[in-house]
Amino acid sequence: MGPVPPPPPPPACLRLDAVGRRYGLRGPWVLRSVTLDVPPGSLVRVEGANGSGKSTLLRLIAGIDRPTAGRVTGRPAATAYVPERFPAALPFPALRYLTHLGAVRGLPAAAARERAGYWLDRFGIAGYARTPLDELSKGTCQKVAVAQALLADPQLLVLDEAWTGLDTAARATLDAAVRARVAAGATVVLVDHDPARLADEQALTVTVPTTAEGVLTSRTTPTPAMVPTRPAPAPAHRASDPAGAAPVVPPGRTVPAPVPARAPADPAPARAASPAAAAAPAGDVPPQAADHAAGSVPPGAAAPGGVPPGEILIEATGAGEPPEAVRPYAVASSAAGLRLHVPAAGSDAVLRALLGAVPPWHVTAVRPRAPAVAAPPAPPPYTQVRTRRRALALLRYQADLLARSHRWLAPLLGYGAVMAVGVATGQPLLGSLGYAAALLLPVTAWMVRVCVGSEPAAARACTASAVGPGRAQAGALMTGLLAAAVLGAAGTAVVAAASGAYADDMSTAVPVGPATLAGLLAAAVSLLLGTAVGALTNPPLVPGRGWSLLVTALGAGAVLLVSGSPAQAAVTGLVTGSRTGAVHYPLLPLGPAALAAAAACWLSCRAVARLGPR
Ligand SMILES: Nc1ncnc2c1ncn2[C@@H]1O[C@H](COP(=O)(O)OP(=O)(O)OP(=O)(O)O)[C@@H](O)[C@H]1O
Repeated sequence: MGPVPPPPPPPACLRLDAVGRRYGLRGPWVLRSVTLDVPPGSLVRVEGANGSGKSTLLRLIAGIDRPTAGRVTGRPAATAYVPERFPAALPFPALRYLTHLGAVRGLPAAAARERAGYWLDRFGIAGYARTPLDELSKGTCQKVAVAQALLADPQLLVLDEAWTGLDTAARATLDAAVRARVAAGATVVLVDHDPARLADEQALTVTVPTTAEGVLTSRTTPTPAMVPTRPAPAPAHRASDPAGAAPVVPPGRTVPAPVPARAPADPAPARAASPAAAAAPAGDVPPQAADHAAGSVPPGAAAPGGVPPGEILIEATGAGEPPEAVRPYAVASSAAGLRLHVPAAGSDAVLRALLGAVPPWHVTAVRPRAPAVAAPPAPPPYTQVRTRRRALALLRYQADLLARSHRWLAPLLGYGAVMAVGVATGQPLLGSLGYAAALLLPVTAWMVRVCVGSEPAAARACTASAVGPGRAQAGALMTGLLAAAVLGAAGTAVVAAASGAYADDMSTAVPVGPATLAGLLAAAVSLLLGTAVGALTNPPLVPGRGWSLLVTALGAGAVLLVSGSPAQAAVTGLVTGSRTGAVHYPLLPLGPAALAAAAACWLSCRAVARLGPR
């Protein structure tokens, strides 16, 4: 027998250590000295007033933004984020977007398509798979946003008001997905303004203070005393046995007769009604109870997904111990009250027991339990692809985004128009190649500018949660470079084909092959420096679209004209060679140009995590 392999290390605890965040270099602190430990498998509910910094905290946890102070450690690699509002401006059909995001998250292509279809189906929008996102309703778009986060079984799922705009069935599907992720040991962090959302799940509730100077507090909810007290619903014989409840009914009190009932419905109206019920005098039955008693909830009504048919949720408050007959149904109890899950057939007996107790219990809510959503069979497991394939998937996504947005058209037309003005058929080859290479520099900066701005901010947040904000930015920069490279190669080929193979004197022969190679090398120098200019003169390093346009134009001009710049050296080499017919390969300028591009891209990628993509 070989040696027993060591057990895998336990998953790390997500830890925020003295984390602070402010926007801009001198902006006010939104969060300060936030310290928080979140063990794996936690459900974390983030609360706080509007503007207190909940979304800011969620973005830090999801790794979309980096803290200004302190650090976040222990974040799992498989992190997913759902923004509050998802942009319809993405130029994809729903299925295509999800397939891209699945691949970016490390799913093999077939699994990405399969899981995209699975989640579209679970959210009831399979019929919209091929509909462009900008033709979808707001709620349907939000379902796509939620689906992208669930594609690859995230170990950390961050939901910023993700339920907003979802219909009842989709809310239940998301509830079920959250429960499933937590049960699987993943951490789910959520902001939701509905206090009843997953209220029966034990959660770490974190309250963000109104001012950054306040102290972030956390507590476990429901309170430990309200943590589930029974693993499964009570046996049916207890529920249907009125004898167990009969002795506690006081003489003279009328108890509603057992009656047939209606199928579980949307819990929301019942929830809305429960405060009124809570205000009813002790011992009174709230409207839902009366409704129930009046026979609107059918016993044995089919409830999908494993919830016992017709299970009823009853909440009550009262002094002293709960009546013996109701205890088997208690899922939570505390000084504040009692929560019971009771099979419909036995709920009237339980109500009798509560109302007949001495002193009587005050029934504050009676409602059908939220219908669990019947999940279709889970898609088959998959094996994560290698990092290199994920990088390629990111590039494919960005390239598709650029292609479908048609924003490449302006740089292409600009390049074509200026080439048409400066390059004519039969002109000396080397001079024309120099002109084409020089023109490529501002065009590359323009293309990079287009690419860093083509993914809407909320969609970028989803991408950044998958690969990190720096890599998401690197993907956009690289796509700009590659798109400009295609333009440059095409432009060089056209110039080589259309120009005359001679020097400026129109008689000294110039070898076409070496001259074209020299033209391609000069174009590469321009390409790299154009990328550097585009990375440095656009958001996040130069915020504001108007300013950045001006700075991009000035930057590109300066890099071309400043003496000693690698671009100038490469172009000058071609132009002076054209006078004598000698071909000079601009190898020397390639090194500094590559260094400048790498440094500028590194700066841009680092800045995007601190300053955001815009
Ligand atoms: N990108 C940004 N640039 C500058 N300031 C920002 C940015 N994002 C958020 N803020 C500021 O940070 C503060 C907290 O905003 P945040 O969105 O985190 O609050 P919130 O608690 O989620 O609010 P709400 O409940 O309304 O969604 C606000 O004052 C907001 O103006």
